[in-house]
Parts: sequence; structure tokens; C-alpha cells
Amino acid sequence: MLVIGLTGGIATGKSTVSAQFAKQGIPLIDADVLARQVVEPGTRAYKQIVAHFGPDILREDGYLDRPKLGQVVFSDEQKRKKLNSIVHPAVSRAMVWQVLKYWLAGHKLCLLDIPLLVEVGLYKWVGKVIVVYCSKEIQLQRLMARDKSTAEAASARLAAQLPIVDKLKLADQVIDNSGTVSDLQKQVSTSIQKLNEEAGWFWMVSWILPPIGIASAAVILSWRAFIRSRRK
Ligand SMILES: CC(C)(COP(=O)(O)OP(=O)(O)OC[C@H]1O[C@@H](n2cnc3c(N)ncnc32)[C@H](O)[C@@H]1O)[C@@H](O)C(=O)NCCC(=O)NCCS
Ligand SMILES: Nc1ncnc2c1ncn2[C@@H]1O[C@H](COP(=O)(O)OP(=O)(O)OP(=O)(O)O)[C@@H](O)[C@H]1O
Repeated sequence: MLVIGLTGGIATGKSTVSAQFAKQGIPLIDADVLARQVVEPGTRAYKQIVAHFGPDILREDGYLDRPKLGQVVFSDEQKRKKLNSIVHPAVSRAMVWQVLKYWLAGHKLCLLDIPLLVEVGLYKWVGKVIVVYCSKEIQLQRLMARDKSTAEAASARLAAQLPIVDKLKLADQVIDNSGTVSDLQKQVSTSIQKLNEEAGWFWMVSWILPPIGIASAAVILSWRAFIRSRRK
């Protein structure tokens, strides 16, 4: 199975792109969705967050007050690091299980929508990296419009992520989302076609003979690491 990491900056259009992949029947694993599931009341991560940040960040129904917690962590790097250290391992574990499930089901492609793919180093574990890009000005406008947030709050979220130019350096495919949604859809169709061609027929051999799958994944990931080290 070809595992594809989809990333970009906040509000550059990852969800809009991943929705189109899902529409084409390509299994999608969304890190933002998993990051919500792993902090539901009763989970280990939930208990750790409440123990660290206090009950003030809870709503009356016991769920996390996400906007409130967002205000806390996007204005304080140490607190954000603490939250990340609680949530990210739980998200990574959930992701591995989902990838395994899709692989067992015999899928050819699988898309991981991970906003922090580069920041947390998960790009090293995928077969292709797609970066959804738009200019910083458009990104801020779309973020403020979607979240109904102020320029200050939107900029704080933007500042919590690596500049998009650093992510572009690691991209196998770049999707430019500076235009209309219909421009975006055309690029996504081309991208899916290319990925299907690149996955070819070998994924089937890897699926039928798992040792070959594991060996070829190890070779491909090592080769990609080698190429990245040569580019530095
Ligand atoms: C701080 C929280 C509670 C705010 O929740 P809220 O519902 O307002 O935002 P949501 O989770 O939908 O995230 C929206 C976008 O913010 C950006 N973002 C979220 N968390 C982070 C982070 N820790 N660092 C940088 N950017 C982040 C991503 O681009 C994401 O797509 C939440 O984002 C969170 O728990 N973050 C830590 C976990 C995380 O890193 N999630 C991102 C994917 S693993
Ligand atoms: N080409 C476009 N033209 C106009 N609006 C767009 C376009 N693409 C996406 N949007 C809008 O911009 C906002 C951000 O897009 P989207 O939610 O897909 O970004 P995202 O990268 O998934 O964000 P996040 O990092 O928060 O998960 C949404 O309101 C979406 O409808």
C-alpha cells in the first residue's frame, strides 16, 4: 500500500483536498479527528490534560473546552509542547492501527491528513508527501473567515507551525490552492492519477507476500532518507 502524507499550513486547504481523495474511495486517516477522539472524557490523554491544565479548560459537560485550551497553548510555547507530548503519542498509535486496518483490507493507497507531518517528523514514515500550499495572506484570510477569529488569534496559530516553505522542500507533490476550489479539484484529480500510476501493480505483490511488502517499505523509506540527506 502506498501511504501518502498530506500536509500544509493551517487552513491552506488540506481538508478540502482530503475530502476529494475520500470521494474517490481512497481511505483517509485524519489526524485532527483522531486528536479529538484520543482526548474524549475517560481516556488517558484526557486525564493527563486535566491534571496538567486544571479543570478550567473543561466545559460543563466534561469535554475539553477546545477554544479555551487553544487560547492557552497557542500563546505559550511551553504549554503547547506539553499538550503535544500528551496528545501526539496517542494520535500516532491510533494512526498505526488504522493504517494496518486499511492494509489488511487490501487498499492500494491510503491518505494521512496530518497538519504537523513535518514538525513531528512523521514525513520519514510515508511513501509520498503532498503539500497543500497558498500564500500567507490568503491563508490568514481563510483561517479568520472559517474560524471567525481575529487576526491576532489566527496569526498565533500560524506561528505555531513551521513556515510552509520549509514543508515545500520535502514535497513529492505540491498542490497550489491559491485559486478557486475548482482549480484545486483539477489538481487533485491529476495528483490521484499520478499516485495510482506510481503505486502500479507492485502494491499487490507486497500485499499477497507481506515479507516482500516489509522489505520493500524498508528499502523505499531508506532510499527517501538518503535522497533527503543528499539535498541538505
Ligand atoms: C489546541 C486544541 C485543543 C484546539 O482545538 P481546536 O478545535 O480549536 O482546533 P483543531 O484541533 O481543529 O486544530 C485546527 C488546526 O490547528 C492546527 N494545530 C492544532 N494543534 C496544533 C499544535 N499543537 N501546533 C500547531 N498547530 C496546531 C492544525 O493546523 C489543525 O488543523 C487542539 O488543536 C489540540 O488538541 N492540539 C494538540 C494536538 C495536535 O497537535 N493536533 C494537530 C494534529 S495531530
Ligand atoms: N480554493 C479555495 N477558495 C476559497 N476558499 C477555500 C479554498 N480552499 C479552501 N477554502 C476554505 O478555506 C478554509 C480552510 O480550508 P480547509 O479547512 O480545507 O483547510 P485545512 O488545511 O484543512 O485547515 P486545518 O489546518 O485547520 O485543518 C475552509 O473554510 C475552506 O472552505
